[in-house]
Amino acid sequence: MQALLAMWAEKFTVYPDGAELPTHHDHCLGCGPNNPHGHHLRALRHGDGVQAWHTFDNRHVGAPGIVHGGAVATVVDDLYGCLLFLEGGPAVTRQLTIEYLAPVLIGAEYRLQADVVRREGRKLFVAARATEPAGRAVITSTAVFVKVSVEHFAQGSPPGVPAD
Ligand SMILES: CCCCCCCCCCCCCCCC(=O)SCCNC(=O)CCNC(=O)[C@H](O)C(C)(C)COP(=O)(O)OP(=O)(O)OC[C@H]1O[C@@H](n2cnc3c(N)ncnc32)[C@H](O)[C@@H]1OP(=O)(O)O
Repeated sequence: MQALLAMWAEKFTVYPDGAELPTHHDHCLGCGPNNPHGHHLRALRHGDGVQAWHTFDNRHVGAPGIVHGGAVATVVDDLYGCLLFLEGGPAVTRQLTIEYLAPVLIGAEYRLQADVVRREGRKLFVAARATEPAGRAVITSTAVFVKVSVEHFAQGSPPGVPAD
């Protein structure tokens, strides 16, 4: 576990504009490439924020043809988690709000953008949106993240890795 935490800490480095950001870890529900249930989100630095193009598939269906609201929230939360790579250290979601303005459709590509709105002590106030290619916003979001030490993550133990 300590080795995994150290590997994660190395991901907090400098990323030029346009660079692809790393995944949180291989099995992350949002971005992990080895999670068969996951969204496999890939985020890029975009100015001081992050952006991603994302298409939901039938694993994340709610009403027929429409993405489950919880799946949308997962992707937005994870995108905020990618923003943390530009902040230089870890933080966790304390509050997440989503405004579902229009159905998010299975098989349609959306552009997602997330930015830091302000920093206040340990708190990061962030905002995000997902838009259709034509530019209409289908969701908007705000969240409060609280900075934590890397040791925060030692409360959990990845599958097959004993806590130490
Ligand atoms: C595998 C191994 C390798 C490691 C690999 C790691 C992988 C890493 C993966 C990351 C993936 C990312 C994916 C997305 C991000 C998640 O999904 S994170 C997971 C979901 N979130 C959590 O589990 C967080 C659970 N909550 C907690 O642990 C604790 O509540 C927290 C957040 C650490 C805060 O604890 P605390 O410090 O005791 O809390 P508290 O003092 O009450 O509040 C902190 C501050 O927030 C303020 N606050 C609280 N609520 C609010 C609010 N709603 N609005 C405004 N301010 C508020 C408080 O007033 C306080 O302010 P200050 O007094 O500091 O000014």
